[in-house]
Amino acid sequence: MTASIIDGKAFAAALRERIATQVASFHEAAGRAPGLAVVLVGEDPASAVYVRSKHKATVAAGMGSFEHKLSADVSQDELLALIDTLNADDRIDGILVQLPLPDHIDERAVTTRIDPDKDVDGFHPVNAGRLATGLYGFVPCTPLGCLMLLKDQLGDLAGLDAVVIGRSNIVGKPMAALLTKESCTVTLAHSKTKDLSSVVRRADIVVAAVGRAEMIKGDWIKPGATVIDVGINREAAPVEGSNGRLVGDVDFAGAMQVAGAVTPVPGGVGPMTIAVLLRNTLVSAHRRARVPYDKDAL
Ligand SMILES: Nc1nc2c(c(=O)[nH]1)N[C@@H](CN(C=O)c1ccc(C(=O)N[C@@H](CCC(=O)O)C(=O)O)cc1)CN2
Ligand SMILES: [Mg+2]
Repeated sequence: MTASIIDGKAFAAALRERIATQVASFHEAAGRAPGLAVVLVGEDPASAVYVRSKHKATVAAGMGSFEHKLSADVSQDELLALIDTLNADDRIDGILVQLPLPDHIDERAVTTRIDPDKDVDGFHPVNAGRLATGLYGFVPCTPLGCLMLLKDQLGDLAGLDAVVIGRSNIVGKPMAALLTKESCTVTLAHSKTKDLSSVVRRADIVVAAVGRAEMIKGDWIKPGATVIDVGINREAAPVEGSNGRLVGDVDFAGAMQVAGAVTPVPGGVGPMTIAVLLRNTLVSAHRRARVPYDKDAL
């Protein structure tokens, strides 16, 4: 048996096109474009690439992009002051601070400073609480992207057995909350979980978000299961100066022998993160300007 490959890159491109159409309608109705502010602290090369991709995607969708690049030694107070300014700026519907931050900055202090109603990353505890209690709020982009791929693949998820491996605030916990909301039977597994292979083996849906290259083996997977691989791990470069191969948290070749469908790395979950960020920003703009929107298109 060979699994089908879930093409997250194509799905994300189609979502970005629908968003661009709706951005144009919003612009006409509200007399302004939705605005996204992205703050980058320091020179982490991967973060710089992601921020550049966000800028390009934002502009391509017809939205305003407000980039703020701060040096690695900026003080926490200066960063918080910038967030205060962005919170008060009416042109801006979404604010995100690219993670990770340098060690001298407290990530929690930064994410809690963002106005929850502009928190398009969905990292503010108010939005985490809204998700946990079934209220309307922003959902973190990566898990929401995973859910979109799952629904596209499987339709109704009710009653399915799902395991999420990894309990981060950014992916694992919100993913478990989203799947619970879809009436899945959810197990949130982590580094202390006993007999992880048996836990994975009974799942119809496997979401791997542990950050350990190829940790989830093909023979752990239930035949026909849908496997969503959130991991982006770069292997050591074969030659100095070159780039190592990107691999997920799942042994892709092994999973392809057993699963029903698998997301690849790259080209699976990753591209969904930025498409969903645009979606959240557009939704925020509609809510802030009190312009109704077509939920089904997003
Ligand atoms: N404030 C935030 N910080 C970070 C987030 C986030 O959602 N908000 N997520 C990640 C980084 N990230 C976006 O910020 C991101 C990661 C990966 C991709 C992506 O498209 N990956 C490609 C492969 C890219 C490569 O070659 O390295 C893929 O998987 O196909 C997009 C966005 C951490 N920080
Ligand atoms: Mg830190």
